[in-house]
Amino acid sequence: MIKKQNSFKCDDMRPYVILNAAMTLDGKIATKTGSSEISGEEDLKRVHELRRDVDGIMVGINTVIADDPRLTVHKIPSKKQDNPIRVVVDNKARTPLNSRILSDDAETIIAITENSNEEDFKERHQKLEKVATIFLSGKKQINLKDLMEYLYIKGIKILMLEGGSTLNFSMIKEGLIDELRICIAPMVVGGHNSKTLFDGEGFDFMNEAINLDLIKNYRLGKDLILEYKVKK
Ligand SMILES: NC(=O)C1=CN([C@@H]2O[C@H](COP(=O)(O)OP(=O)(O)OC[C@H]3O[C@@H](n4cnc5c(N)ncnc54)[C@H](O)[C@@H]3O)[C@@H](O)[C@H]2O)C=CC1
Ligand SMILES: Nc1nc(O)c(N)c(N[C@@H]2O[C@H](COP(=O)(O)O)[C@@H](O)[C@H]2O)n1
Repeated sequence: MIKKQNSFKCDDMRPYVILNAAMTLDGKIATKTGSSEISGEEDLKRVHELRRDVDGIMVGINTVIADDPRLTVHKIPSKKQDNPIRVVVDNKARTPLNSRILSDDAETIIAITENSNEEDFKERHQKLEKVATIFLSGKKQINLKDLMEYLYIKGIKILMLEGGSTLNFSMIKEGLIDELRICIAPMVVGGHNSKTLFDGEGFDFMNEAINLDLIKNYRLGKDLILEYKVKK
């Protein structure tokens, strides 16, 4: 269990954020068609143990649309109260109403922007309000720092970030990731349109890179697990 450990603390009014992902040796978290079954069985068990031990779990809207994830603890024996609060970063309220993330297995928070020019934005917002907790933020893009503060006040002290590439980059660029736990599978898929661990706009120069400290590495079944802390 990690919930009670003091090392999972940060100074700001925000959760301690752990990015967890699985990638191929060539850094892809999905193929160009969106196929993303990468982790071996042992790694999936590790992921679900982590899900059980955190307070919240967050993904970007494209991940919800591509994968229709449950984001519950379902690959190890568990109870309903083991499920973390689920959070979707969804500018334009595009979360489909039949998404598995809206099941009653746990609370779901959907962060959407205050307004949008899209015709049916208001209608989608109103429908989602009936099935999820809505957090309004930002004009065109969710303000991630405000969202982190809101989640912290809601009681989410440890947040697991589960992708995808665009949200991962925004979070690390804003200095909002504390730790990375990456599963590297012995697979190569290639493709310049395949999603990588961090996409977004990227940095221009190496001296802008986010620097990491490798704190742990081990083999897990067929996979290699690397754990890093982000250098502050
Ligand atoms: N192998 C793995 O561990 C995982 C793989 N994936 C894969 O990642 C792919 C999805 O990744 P992406 O397309 O990059 O989408 P994403 O899941 O990162 O969602 C990005 C979207 O989030 C919204 N957003 C709102 N505010 C934002 C902000 N401040 N910063 C960034 N985004 C913001 C925007 O609409 C943006 O387009 C899927 O194919 C999925 O299968 C996703 C999670 C884990
Ligand atoms: N750790 C990990 N390994 C993989 O191979 C993956 N494809 C993912 N994907 C993430 O898990 C979500 C699916 O969760 P459910 O099993 O439906 O609860 C998916 O949306 C990605 O966030 N992760």
